[in-house]
Amino acid sequence: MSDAPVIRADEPGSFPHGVLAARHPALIRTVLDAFPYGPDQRRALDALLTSATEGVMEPLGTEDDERWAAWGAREYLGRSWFEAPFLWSESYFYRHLLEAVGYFGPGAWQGIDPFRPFKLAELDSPETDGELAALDRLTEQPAEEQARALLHGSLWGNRADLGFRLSTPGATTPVSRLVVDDSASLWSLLPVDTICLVADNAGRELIPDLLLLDHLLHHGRARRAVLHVKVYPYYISDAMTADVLDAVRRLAGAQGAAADAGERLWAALADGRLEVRAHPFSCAPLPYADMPDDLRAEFAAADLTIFKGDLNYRRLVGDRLYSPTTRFADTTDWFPGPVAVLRTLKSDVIVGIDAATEAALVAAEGQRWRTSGTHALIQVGVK
Ligand SMILES: O=P(O)(O)OC[C@@]1(O)O[C@H](CO)[C@@H](O)[C@@H]1O
Repeated sequence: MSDAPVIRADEPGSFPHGVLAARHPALIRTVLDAFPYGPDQRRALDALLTSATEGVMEPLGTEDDERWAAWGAREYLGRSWFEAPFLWSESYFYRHLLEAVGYFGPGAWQGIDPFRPFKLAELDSPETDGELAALDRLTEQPAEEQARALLHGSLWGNRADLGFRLSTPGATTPVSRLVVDDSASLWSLLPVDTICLVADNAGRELIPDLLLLDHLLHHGRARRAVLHVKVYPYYISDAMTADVLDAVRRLAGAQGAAADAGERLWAALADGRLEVRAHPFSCAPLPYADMPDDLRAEFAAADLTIFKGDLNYRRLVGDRLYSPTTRFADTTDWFPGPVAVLRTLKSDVIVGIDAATEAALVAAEGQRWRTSGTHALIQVGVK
C-alpha cells in the first residue's frame, strides 16, 4: 500500500476544504430551491447544512448504519466532517442528504432523486441538441475517425459534472492537450468479448459514454458491454439506471444518427449485449482496492474496464496526495484485469505524468491545473 498521505479536508484554502465548506452548503440550497419539500425535509436539510459546516458526523439512525459501520463509520462518527478522509466525508454527506429528503422512505418522497431536475435540464439543453446533430456528420467519417472522436467526446463529457459547476461557474475555458494520452494502447486492446464502463455523470456525460459503447458494439470491437452505474443519487449528477433510460430515450427520440444509436442501444439492452449494473459498493466511501469479492470477480471477468471521471479516478488509484510522477501501474496493479481511465482533472489526485509535464503545468498555473477541469488524461494499465 502507498505511503502517500490520504487526502483530508482540514486545511482551509485547500480544494477539499472548499468542497466541504462551500460546495456542500451551495448544493443543499440548490436542492431546497428545486423542490417544494415539506417542513420536515426542509428542517432536516437545514440541520444538515449546520452539521456539515460546523458539526460532527452522526449516525443515520437507520439500518444502513450497519453498512456504514462496515465501511469505517466507527472511526469517524462524532468527529468533524473535515477530519475524516475527504472521500469518506463527501460520500457520507450525500447519504445524509438523501436521508434528509426522504429518499429511502417510508413515505411519498421515497425514490425521488433530488438531483433529477438538473440531470434532465442537461439532457434537454441546446448543447445536447448540438452534440447530437453533429453525429450525422461524424457517421460520414471512417470508423477509426468516429472511434477517436467518440472517445474524446466521452472523455471531455466528464467536464459536465454539476458539482464541479456549482463551485466553478461558467467553467467553459478551452480544453487543452491531454497530460497523458495512452489511447493507442487502449485501442490496441480491442476487439474484446466484454468491455465494462464504470460510468460517472448522467446527462451530458452519459450520452457520449453510451455513444462510445454503441460504436464499439456496432463495429464489432466488443461483443457485449456492461455499464456500471450508481445504486442511488450520489455526487450530484452521477448516473443511475433511471438516468441511463432517460439518456437512451433522449437518443432514440432524436433525429438521424443519434436516433439510430438510441435504437441500437435499446435493442442491445433488450437482448443482453448491453447490461446495466448497480452494485452497492458503487456508493461506498472507499477506494476500489477495498471492493468486495463479487464485484472484483465481475471486473476480473471483463477483458477491459474503463473508469470514467474524477471520483472514479480517486477511488481507483486511491484518494492520496501522490507525487504526480508515481507510475499509474504502481497504483492499479491490484486491479484484476486491463484497466483504462478517461478523466478530466478536478481534484488533487494525479499519478502517471512525467516530470517535464508536471514542471510545465506548475510553471504555467501553480497547482490550479490539478482541479480546474481544463486538463484531461487517458491512462491504461495492462499487466
Ligand atoms: O467524478 P466527477 O463527476 O468527474 O467529479 C466529481 C467532483 O466534481 O467531485 C469531487 C469533489 O466533490 C471531485 O472529485 C471532483 O471534482
